[in-house]
Amino acid sequence: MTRPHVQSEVGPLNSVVLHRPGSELKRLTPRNNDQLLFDAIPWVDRAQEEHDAFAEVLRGRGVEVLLLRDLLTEALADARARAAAVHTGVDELKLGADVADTLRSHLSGVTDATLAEVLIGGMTFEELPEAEGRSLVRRMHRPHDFAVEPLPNLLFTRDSSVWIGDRVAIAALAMPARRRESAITDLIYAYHPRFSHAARAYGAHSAPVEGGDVLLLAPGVVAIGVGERTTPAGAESLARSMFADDLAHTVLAVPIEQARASMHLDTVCTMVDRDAVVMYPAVQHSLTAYALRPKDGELDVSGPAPFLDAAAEAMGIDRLRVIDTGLDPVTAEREQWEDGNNTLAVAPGAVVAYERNAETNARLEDAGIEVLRISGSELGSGRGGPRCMSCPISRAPLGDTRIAST
Ligand SMILES: NC(=[NH2+])NCCC[C@H](N)C(=O)O
Repeated sequence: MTRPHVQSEVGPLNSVVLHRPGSELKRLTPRNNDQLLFDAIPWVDRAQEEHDAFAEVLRGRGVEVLLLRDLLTEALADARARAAAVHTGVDELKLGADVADTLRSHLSGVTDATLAEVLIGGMTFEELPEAEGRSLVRRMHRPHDFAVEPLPNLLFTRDSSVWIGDRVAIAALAMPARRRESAITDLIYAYHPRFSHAARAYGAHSAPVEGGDVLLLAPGVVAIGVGERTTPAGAESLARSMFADDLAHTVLAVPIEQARASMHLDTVCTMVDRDAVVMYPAVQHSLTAYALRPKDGELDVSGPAPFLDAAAEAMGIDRLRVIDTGLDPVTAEREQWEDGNNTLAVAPGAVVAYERNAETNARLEDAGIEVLRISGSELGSGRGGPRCMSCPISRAPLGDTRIAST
């Protein structure tokens, strides 16, 4: 069992948190999928098969795969965690006092696994426990309305927390459909015995920051995308918190287009080697960055400068290489949409990628990057690739090429 510690995007991956999708995906319908941030209705059995295969590829590389549902269930063994879980699952403003009371006492009596299932998969009004008395709320809601919202985007474990050094930052998620996810990661890191000594970064700040926007370019250098999800205030407070804890010397705030296709920085750029990224060609020359550095207890802000220059300078290298995908704009746009640029490095120069992005993958291989292909036809319907679906909790330092086994 390795100690949580992550300093880079590409250091040999030791441990990662994934979420095997389950009943929460079965809640998606053509009426709610937009609000729940899915672009299609996934075939759940196939999505699970694809996810199992993803986990197997990682295990095959010696990576310890922790599943979020197991972590949550185990954390709930602590009575304080259960109390907090019931509290976060029951929205009294939505349910009214009577239904909320009934649900709270019901959830207090179920097993840890069932409680975890309700928190993840949600609960409809028709699934609520029977109760005495009359409730207007029960009568006026339709049977399939959600009393507890499901969390289909839990699949994207990248976004709700991020490890920086030996600290974990619980993200403040921007979209209403995802807000409750951070309550779940918070519970896990607070009460699961494995994380009992985990120190927090970013404390109680609540300006939105999502893990998909946070790229650990090199030890001490962190890029934060600012766009649809992470706000300027979120990037600034995370930067301050990292400087205060000595986790970074430079933070690059990178403006990204506020669009569905580029909801996080990792949808357009991920690291594939110590000094190399794969990047959506359309942004290669336009991406910029503000550089933030601590100065006499204050923030020094400079720029904007071209992202690649600012990154290379902060990383102390001559050049941050961009793998030349040389794709025509239409192919590039299609493969960006399907998360072609969203790779997960298992070691410097070895990444997991969706197989469907054939052109991007071929160019990566031409550049000497090893590509471990997984199928993502169903997993991708929530608009997220291998990086979005993984939260690394331990990577070996970059100087150390040994991959620790589990
Ligand atoms: N790190 C990422 N790119 N995550 C993708 C998240 C996708 C998810 N459906 C959302 O819209 O929030």
